Amino acid sequence: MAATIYYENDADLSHLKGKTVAILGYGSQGHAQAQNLRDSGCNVIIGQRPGSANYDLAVSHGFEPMSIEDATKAADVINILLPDEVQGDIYRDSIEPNLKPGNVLMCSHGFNIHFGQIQPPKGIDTLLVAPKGPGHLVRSEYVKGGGVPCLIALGEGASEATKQIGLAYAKGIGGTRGGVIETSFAEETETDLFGEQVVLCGGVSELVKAGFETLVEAGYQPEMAYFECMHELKLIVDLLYEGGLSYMRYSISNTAEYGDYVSGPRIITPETKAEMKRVLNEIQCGEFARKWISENRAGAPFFKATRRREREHGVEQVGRGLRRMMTWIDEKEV
Ligand SMILES: NC(=O)C1=CN([C@@H]2O[C@H](COP(=O)(O)OP(=O)(O)OC[C@H]3O[C@@H](n4cnc5c(N)ncnc54)[C@H](OP(=O)(O)O)[C@@H]3O)[C@@H](O)[C@H]2O)C=CC1
Ligand SMILES: CC(=O)[C@](C)(O)C(=O)O
Ligand SMILES: [Mg+2]
Ligand SMILES: [Mg+2]
Repeated sequence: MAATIYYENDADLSHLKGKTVAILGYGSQGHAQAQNLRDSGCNVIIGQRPGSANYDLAVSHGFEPMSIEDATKAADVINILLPDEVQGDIYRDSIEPNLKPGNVLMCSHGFNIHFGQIQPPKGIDTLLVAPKGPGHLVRSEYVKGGGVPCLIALGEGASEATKQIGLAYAKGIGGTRGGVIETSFAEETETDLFGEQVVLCGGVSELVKAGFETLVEAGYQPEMAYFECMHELKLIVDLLYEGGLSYMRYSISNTAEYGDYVSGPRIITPETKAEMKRVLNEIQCGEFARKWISENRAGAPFFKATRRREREHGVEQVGRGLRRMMTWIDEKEV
């Protein structure tokens, strides 16, 4: 069955007129969604703890950040844009006690509601509006007049009015410019976790690292390996973004296209796809969620150690120097 997709004319910003939207967490998604909503004429307040760069950023963008508690109290629509791993505790401590009947509780990833870390009380509708892209692109595409496509889902028992608020919200952040697919909390959560682990982040990172290591271990210059396996990837992905596999293959040489066909299936093999299915199963049965929640309860030792180790990978070390020479790239050293 074809997806139900909403566009600009299917959404009406007036459903947010007179309502206060609280963005809890001025991070990657929060800073983007808050500014886009405000530019779309919505009344936006920010819940952001003080003493951090994100707090200062919100102030520099003309917001007056307040506590999570106060923002929740003052709002009609509350979007929890905190890291997934802390949402459950903060919801129980600071958000739930300050919700009022008729509030709409939102999120941009269904993880905590789908896996039961957040269980809203009766009288509170839940709503998911999930951008299918990084927060910084949600802002930059909006400013350019474009928009990052979104997903929309209603929690159990949520009303048609809440759906209209969700479509207005999606329009306010630029989502209806690219299309807003109607889905469920389960489908958004499971496909987002799968996509980021197997393709977008986990899969791509391991592919780049393995390609880089293979060339360097064979004696090629690391700088060449960086250009070939990391830098040029954006150029190829841009072609995919504009015209799919066909346009990318149209644009590259016939030699590269032939190599694509004969060597690609040797890298991503039937065993790779079998492993993808095992990863999906671990997401669906909640095993991944349980591991992520317990990792954080233990202070995230594996996560922090891996982040440190990965930052020192050869592709990162050589890349920093090469990107510094490309002054047109607004380099992000984190
Ligand atoms: N990143 C992305 O592109 C996407 C994210 N999402 C979803 O959006 C939601 C937000 O993710 P994202 O924007 O990446 O989050 P970020 O990590 O970028 O930002 C989190 C914000 O929460 C604040 N915060 C972190 N820990 C605490 C805490 N213990 N108490 C109070 N405030 C805290 C941070 O403030 P401080 O600066 O003080 O640490 C920061 O402002 C998640 O559900 C995520 O899955 C969905 C689609 C894409
Ligand atoms: C950017 C995005 O869509 C991700 C990868 O799902 C995320 O940041 O969680
Ligand atoms: Mg995602
Ligand atoms: Mg995600």
